[in-house]
Amino acid sequence: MAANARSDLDGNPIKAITICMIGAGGFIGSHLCEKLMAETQHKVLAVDVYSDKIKHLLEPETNPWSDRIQFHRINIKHDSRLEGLIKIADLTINLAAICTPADYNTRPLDTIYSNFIDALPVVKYCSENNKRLIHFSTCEVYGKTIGSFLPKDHDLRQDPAFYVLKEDVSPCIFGPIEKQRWSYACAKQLIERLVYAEGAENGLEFTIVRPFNWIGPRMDFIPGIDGPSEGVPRVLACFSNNLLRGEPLKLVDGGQSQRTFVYIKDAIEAVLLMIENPARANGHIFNVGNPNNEVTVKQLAEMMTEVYEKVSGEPSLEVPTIDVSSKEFYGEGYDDSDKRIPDMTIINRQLGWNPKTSLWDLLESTLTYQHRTYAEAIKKAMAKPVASSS
Ligand SMILES: NC(=O)c1ccc[n+]([C@@H]2O[C@H](COP(=O)([O-])OP(=O)(O)OC[C@H]3O[C@@H](n4cnc5c(N)ncnc54)[C@H](O)[C@@H]3O)[C@@H](O)[C@H]2O)c1
Ligand SMILES: O=c1ccn([C@@H]2O[C@H](COP(=O)(O)OP(=O)(O)O[C@H]3OC[C@@H](O)[C@H](O)[C@H]3O)[C@@H](O)[C@H]2O)c(=O)[nH]1
Repeated sequence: MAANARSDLDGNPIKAITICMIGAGGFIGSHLCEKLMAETQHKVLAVDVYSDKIKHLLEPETNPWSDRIQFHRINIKHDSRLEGLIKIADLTINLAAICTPADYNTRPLDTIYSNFIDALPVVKYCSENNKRLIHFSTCEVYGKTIGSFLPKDHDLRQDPAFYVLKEDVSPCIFGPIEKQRWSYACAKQLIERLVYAEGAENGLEFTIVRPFNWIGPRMDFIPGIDGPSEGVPRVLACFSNNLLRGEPLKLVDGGQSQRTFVYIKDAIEAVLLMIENPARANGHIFNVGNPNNEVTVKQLAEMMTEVYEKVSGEPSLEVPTIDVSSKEFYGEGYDDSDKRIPDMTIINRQLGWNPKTSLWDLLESTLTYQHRTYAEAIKKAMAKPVASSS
């Protein structure tokens, strides 16, 4: 088979391995499972509490890879089967987390437990059993940029040293404790430090991934369709939901924060390189993002509106966006990262990876998916009387 003939970056043939993937049923996990099934011979022990986003890979049994993927419905908070799965795997990838900002200030305890306490046994089992670990952290560990503390018109704000985020140089700058937004970033930072310390003191083979706003199909949920009506997903799903319902997109505090967005399929290429090149990936922390796709949230809203008009054929609203305060949208304790540009030196040097897809192209394919998947269901839901007693 062609897949058997694949080689790593140093020209060595790639040996098929078994991967214990925790959080495999989520957005990133579903794309990673898809890639591993379609393009490699690796086996996946997929651990999650949900399987909806990977059910197309699990059934029908006639999939050519049906003997290479197994789903284990396990809540890692309390399930003794986890250690057994880590023991039989060669590599563990931990994706499990609460990672939607609306939860950070409203459910800070769940956020801290999920991102720190629940990850502890995973790190411990890997370390004790000499198993390699790829742990998913976040770009939020950088918090705010140094430049954000300078006066608005200060020249140094234009100097990349004051805003580009480098794994081995940049500090991690969070807001005060009462701004509970940072509960997630702080928990992720502490688990990074723990993984790093296990590497330094006990020889754990690890790689830490810091995703910078990966977006694409299957991200989060559309409120009232495949998630709670009152739920607040990440910005891609919030804006998709607004567009599908023909309502204005809500710009939190005017949408002035900046983000760089990377297409999920580009980012998954980077993860596959880490999986298959342990000698180049072990001991490293990698930014994975697309520095060329920077926009303000307001610009993102405008671009999504334009793309959605094109892919759905439906005209956009005369007033396509409205401003809302962060207190109104997220509640007390919200705060924000001002700007996120990943430095790509380390991932480039170690893995030769570069993102390819422009923001326009990735929005076009993603919004085509959103329209195809949800437009009918939204129409039906909106046609229903709100509180029918019969
Ligand atoms: N998508 C991004 O741009 C992004 C950015 C930064 C960091 N990350 C990190 O990447 C990882 C995956 O993110 P995602 O976007 O796929 O999120 P996601 O919410 O879609 O996936 C997380 C998955 O983990 C599962 N999970 C959570 N707690 C669990 C538990 N106790 N037991 C079993 N399964 C559990 C969830 O059910 C979910 O399917 C997270 O650690 C997140 O912090 C993602
Ligand atoms: O409807 C909305 C939703 C969000 N926003 C804004 O859009 C920006 C991006 O919001 P997202 O929900 O995508 O989340 P953030 O980029 O702030 O954080 C994310 O970063 C990386 C990961 O660790 C997590 O997935 C998440 O914390 C924020 O400034 C937010 O305030 C809106 O203006 N309107």
